[in-house]
Amino acid sequence: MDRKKITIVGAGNIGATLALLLARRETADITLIDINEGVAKGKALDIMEASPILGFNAHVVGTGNYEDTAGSDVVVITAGFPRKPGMSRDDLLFKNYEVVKSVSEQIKKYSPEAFVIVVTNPLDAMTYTALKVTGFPKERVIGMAGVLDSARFAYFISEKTGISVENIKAFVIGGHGDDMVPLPEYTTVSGIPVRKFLSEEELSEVIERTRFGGGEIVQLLKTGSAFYAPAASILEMVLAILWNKRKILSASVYLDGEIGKYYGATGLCVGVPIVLGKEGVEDIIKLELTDEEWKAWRRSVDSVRNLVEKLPL
Ligand SMILES: NC(=O)C1=CN([C@@H]2O[C@H](COP(=O)(O)OP(=O)(O)OC[C@H]3O[C@@H](n4cnc5c(N)ncnc54)[C@H](O)[C@@H]3O)[C@@H](O)[C@H]2O)C=CC1
Ligand SMILES: O=C([O-])CC(=O)C(=O)O
Repeated sequence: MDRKKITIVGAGNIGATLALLLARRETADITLIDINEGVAKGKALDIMEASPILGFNAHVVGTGNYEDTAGSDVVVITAGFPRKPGMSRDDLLFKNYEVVKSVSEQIKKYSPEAFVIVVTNPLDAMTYTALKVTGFPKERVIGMAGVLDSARFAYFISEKTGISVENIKAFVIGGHGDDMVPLPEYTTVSGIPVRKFLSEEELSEVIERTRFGGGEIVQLLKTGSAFYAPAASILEMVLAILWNKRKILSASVYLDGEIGKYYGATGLCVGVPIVLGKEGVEDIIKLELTDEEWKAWRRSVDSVRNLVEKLPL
């Protein structure tokens, strides 16, 4: 059986970490492409040189030429600028728009059948950009943020309760910004509602920390943003598609029609619960939200809309 081909655009912190995680799973051959060809080639070779020790059979190649990415099954866009302390993700809008636009044009040309997972910030606006520029069906262009935000929410709950992370199922929807919407009603500890374990005050602390989880890492690193947990989150999404897991997870997808009206977000990409499988976005799930959650959701959607309206699309 032919192996699948995955292209990772951007061989920086997230791209290279993801390449190693994917290589270790032996699921696909990997092409790392970067505007800085030496970085892509150097990191790909470095990963391959780890393979005899770690014992994985996968080909990771680095390149600066899109011809080498041709016919990819999945393309992950991590190319672009990360923020530094004092910046919001939204401050990256115009610089990263140019990057994602040019990358999307190449994906359209060389891998017209690919699933595209967008990672570059500001995430929801960049997902919308990739969708519009590639012209791919909305089922095939998916932004990664909800998996990461939900993982942070789960980790902070585990830390607070002293219960294993393996028991925590947490859910965050909305745009990937400070007004994202963590959902305690849909968050459980071994199936038991989280409110049985945490007081309202403790829960508020955890929610606040989740909302600013990306910023907390930026403040600590000083030179860029998180990459281990983001790469792990992308891995989960890639495997859900390649192995047809039909996994329910939160991701930024295009909302239109009846589901767009339900979420009050027609014509936008924003984080909602989806079923992710071999067709990409196989379903979008409607959630019952409290009045307060709807209010928070609408605020988050408005933030995404404000950004998208600034783009020349
Ligand atoms: N969606 C999410 O949840 C998250 C998104 N991010 C975002 O992901 C992006 C990447 O983050 P890092 O990997 O930490 O940054 P990084 O700076 O380590 O790597 C970015 C790479 O992109 C390359 N690049 C720039 N323009 C390019 C182009 N036109 N074509 C190909 N490659 C190009 C750079 O040379 C660099 O190697 C940032 O925009 C960051 O804000 C970061 C964390 C989480
Ligand atoms: O905060 C950032 O700039 C990077 C990011 O999106 C995250 O870590 O959630």
